Amino acid sequence: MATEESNKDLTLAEQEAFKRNGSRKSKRFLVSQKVKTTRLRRIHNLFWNDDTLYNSDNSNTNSNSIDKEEVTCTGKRKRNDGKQTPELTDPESHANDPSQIEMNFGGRLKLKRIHSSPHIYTIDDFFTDKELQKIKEKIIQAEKQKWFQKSFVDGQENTKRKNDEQDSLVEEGKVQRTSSFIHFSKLSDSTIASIENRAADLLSLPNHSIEPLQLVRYEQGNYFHDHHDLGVLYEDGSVELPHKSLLTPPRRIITILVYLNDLPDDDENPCGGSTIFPSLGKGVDELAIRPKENRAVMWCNIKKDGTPDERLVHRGETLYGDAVKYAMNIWACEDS
Ligand SMILES: O=C(O)CCC(=O)C(=O)O
Ligand SMILES: [Fe+2]
Repeated sequence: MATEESNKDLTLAEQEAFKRNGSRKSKRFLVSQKVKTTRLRRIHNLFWNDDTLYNSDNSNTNSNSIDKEEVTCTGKRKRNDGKQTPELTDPESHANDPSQIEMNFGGRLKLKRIHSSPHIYTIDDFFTDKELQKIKEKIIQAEKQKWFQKSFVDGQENTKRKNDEQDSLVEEGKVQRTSSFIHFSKLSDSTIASIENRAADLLSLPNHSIEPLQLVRYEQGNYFHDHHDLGVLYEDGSVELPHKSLLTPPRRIITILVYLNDLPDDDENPCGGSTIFPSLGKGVDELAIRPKENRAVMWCNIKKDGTPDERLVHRGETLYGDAVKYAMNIWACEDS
């Protein structure tokens, strides 16, 4: 909707044109909708600075091209809880093999780049042993209390259907997602707070950028079809950037997906359950990440210009057999 506020810096002639066809409005609106990226310094450093998409001369993905703290954050920054944000230290150089770029964070976390352009990282041992233990206790409790909710999303978030109608859609594979989930309220206890803070620190963002943590659960036959964590994915492969408004959920810039259990990895008897990026490779070569307990996978959903990075479409592959897959979604969002 046009508002007095949004019109006030237009000339009279522009205001007339605006009233006639609104075209100026939609253009301005679209431009202002992009996620502002200039202040996301750590994210620049981790995901964009040496992505060949933005700099074709920079085909050498040697870790030397990753700038360090003078670009990402100058020394230790104060967080809003008074503690200091740990630094990202020098990447280790492994000649020209981009898959071998590693960085340390806060002395404990080791980021390993497993795909370049777009950059995707894995981080083993993302949770401390104590946190992992606490999360597992929460899972046991959630299972006992039947807290996991089915997440029936068929292109329109939270569309609820009658059970029999739903079942036939599931059979036809028309339901976007059949996994279930629960959320943990922000800062609800010390475990949740420390996980939120670790993710925020890693990205050099404030705690309030982290969405309430989401635990996902897949049982036999469950899947999450191709989707994008930021916006709606269209058939032509484009992704719509959602509008920024106080009435819509904050837009997800970064995904950190942490697997909470191992899944059997048997070629003879595959049980599925991998996270698959269909745009990153073709057919059997699609980039597939196998769940491993306490391994995080991290990627960025926006490009440097603040629009969705369509290369990061992904899916949770159908799970077969008796295994149950648990994972935690940690999403860092744009400031509202
Ligand atoms: O389960 C997976 O591997 C992917 C989950 C996912 O993409 C999501 O929850 O948004
Ligand atoms: Fe996702």
